[in-house]
Amino acid sequence: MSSPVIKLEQVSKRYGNKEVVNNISLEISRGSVVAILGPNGAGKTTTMKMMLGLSTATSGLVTVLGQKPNHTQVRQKIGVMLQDVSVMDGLTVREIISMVRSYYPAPLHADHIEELTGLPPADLNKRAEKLSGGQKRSLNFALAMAGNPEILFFDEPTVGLDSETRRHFWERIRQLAQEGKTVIFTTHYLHEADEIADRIILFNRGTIVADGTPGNIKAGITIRTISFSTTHSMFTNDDVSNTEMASVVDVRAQIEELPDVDGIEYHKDRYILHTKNTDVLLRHLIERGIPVSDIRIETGQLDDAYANLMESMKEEI
Ligand SMILES: Nc1ncnc2c1ncn2[C@@H]1O[C@H](COP(=O)(O)OP(=O)(O)OP(=O)(O)O)[C@@H](O)[C@H]1O
Repeated sequence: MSSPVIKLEQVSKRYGNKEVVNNISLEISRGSVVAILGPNGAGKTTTMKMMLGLSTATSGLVTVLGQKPNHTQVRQKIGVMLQDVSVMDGLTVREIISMVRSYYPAPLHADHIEELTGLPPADLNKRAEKLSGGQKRSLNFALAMAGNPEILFFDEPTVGLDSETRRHFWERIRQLAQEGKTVIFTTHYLHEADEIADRIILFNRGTIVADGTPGNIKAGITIRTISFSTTHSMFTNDDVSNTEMASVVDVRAQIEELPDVDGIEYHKDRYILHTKNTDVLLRHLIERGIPVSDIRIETGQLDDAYANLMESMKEEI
């Protein structure tokens, strides 16, 4: 693994008596696309703000590119788009682009930034405050790119965007990832994290409750079942031995002893086993010779499972 571009060591953030980020440690490697996922109030934005040097950790250490986040050299290498879309009133889009470029030692060419806004040429001479909410976001995205940053931070970047603009946005993020940029974004949407990120860090109540590839995270929250009958029909052949009959009698005990089972239901003559890993459980069933038939493997609706998880995780007010 390449050296981390961001490192948080035992970081906590407290507002008054409330610990909103609680002793988290993590490392983000160069070129990764990381989604910080979690319900409202989980501490996602606070954590991102500490990475940006916009909020100071109450305790612990935050380093970006080996330095404090608010170091000038670090600031020149990061691009940021926060939730609150603010544009500079009174200036045209072109004037804002020119001003923001001037902050950086090696900015992107103005034409390139204009193109990144996705705005028609006529709108580039408009005052930014006259743009729509979605257009302001697109402008902010382009401005985040102005310094040709190594690391990009997006706080809930697609809120308020229509589906077409949203699609364009993620396409650009994919391109940036291919160029080797490190991208960190917060979101409430598992499907966004799943489609775009190569790593998901799941937050709840100021702590990291899961951290892994989208596949790992999804496996942890998707409801999967293997169901089957344990009919005696397969033992009505002529050559039924006493041992086989005994195994029928014992079948329930054998099922109860299976590893990787999170729950067992019995419904309409079928066993329904809940598991995180249907492949492994199926292998156990077969290897142990448990006499089952009409096996069905089902994966519950991921969205439903995630919605339930988010609901159960919501901050108690
Ligand atoms: N400046 C502040 N002063 C006091 N409390 C704050 C401040 N900023 C955030 N908080 C509290 O910290 C907690 C975490 O907030 P944060 O914005 O980090 O959550 P989040 O996961 O980004 O939520 P959301 O998805 O709603 O944006 C919340 O309870 C919030 O009310």
